[in-house]
Amino acid sequence: EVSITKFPADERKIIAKAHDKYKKARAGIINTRHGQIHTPAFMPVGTKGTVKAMLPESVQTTGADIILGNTYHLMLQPGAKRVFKLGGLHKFMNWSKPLLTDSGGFQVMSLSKLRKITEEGVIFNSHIDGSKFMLSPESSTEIQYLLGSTITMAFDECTPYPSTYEQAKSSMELTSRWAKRSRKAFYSRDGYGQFGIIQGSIYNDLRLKSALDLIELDFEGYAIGGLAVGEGQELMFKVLDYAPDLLPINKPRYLMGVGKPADIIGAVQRGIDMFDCVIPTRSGRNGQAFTKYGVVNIRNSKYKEDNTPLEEDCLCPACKNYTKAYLHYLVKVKEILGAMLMTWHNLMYFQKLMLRIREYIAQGKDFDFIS
Ligand SMILES: CNc1nc2cc3c(=O)[nH]c(N)nc3c(CCO)c2[nH]1
Ligand SMILES: [Zn+2]
Repeated sequence: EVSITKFPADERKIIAKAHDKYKKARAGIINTRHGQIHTPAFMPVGTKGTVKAMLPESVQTTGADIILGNTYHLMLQPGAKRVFKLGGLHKFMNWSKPLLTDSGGFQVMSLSKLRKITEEGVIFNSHIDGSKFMLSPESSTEIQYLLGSTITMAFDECTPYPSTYEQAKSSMELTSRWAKRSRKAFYSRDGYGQFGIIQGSIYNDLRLKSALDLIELDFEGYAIGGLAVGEGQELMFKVLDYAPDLLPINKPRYLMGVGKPADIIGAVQRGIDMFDCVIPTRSGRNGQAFTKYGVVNIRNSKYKEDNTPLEEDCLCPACKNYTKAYLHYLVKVKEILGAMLMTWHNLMYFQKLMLRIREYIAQGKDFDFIS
């Protein structure tokens, strides 16, 4: 078990079973101030303090132990100080289990039009009203403290793909300097943790240097950043064939922004413990349902009189009480209930996938099933 405490995590009793193809899959438990996280874990994305179209208690029934929030969005609205004054993000959004907040750099680069990267941090104009902001290792870490995050992410620069070796090197070195400042700014408390994020793009020597720089800072966990940024699954797996092994075996490893079920399975087989991805929620709202038969595009006219559920043995409300014909209709006419039911089913599907993976690892069974 990995306990996120202010002391280095105690020896992780990894229920890792030798798996013929990969000896790296592991299942475990992360203990935090807000409860346990069973790994391998999938974190639903709750960018603006809500998992879109879901009540927090509904997210909990899908089996999620932890959800992801975003520094960037919450600092712009409603503002970190206001959330702090109102009792913190857990209270504000009525989610009492662990919360991981991303540090904001990635969202600045993907959302704000005008921005400038300096040694100090990133200066940007809010994508909402154009007002000027600065995010730095110190301000990002303070914002995450004000939000009350269980797991705080170091402030990094997500190296774009493709990048030349030189570009990736200077970007990774900036991330290392920012990681040091993030670690110094972190208010260490029992049951809370801060994760460093390694960069280095697809260059193994840069990934190694990034890992060494961050291991020195003794974070409670480590994320592999700079992936799922357009490099494709093959190149991502090529990096994952070695990058997780550069990180401490007894600490959680989090692959940011991943992914489809097949990506998750391949990454777990390479030693990854934690995931976050908008796919189940965003694609659910867009009419895509993940099922054991493959992805169902519910808007397809072949479902307009299909009186069967998405999955006959799924326990989610969409499958228990409704048919594909009804979901087809709701999504076509853009009824809010359509987004809710599709999201609920997909989140349940992803959590069931993680549960099966954890069980297979614990029994030392081959889980190379493609969901
Ligand atoms: C969807 N793909 C993706 N790749 C990511 C890569 C990064 C990264 O390198 N750093 C940080 N801080 N966040 C990242 C995030 C946002 C969280 O999902 C990513 N998301
Ligand atoms: Zn279902």
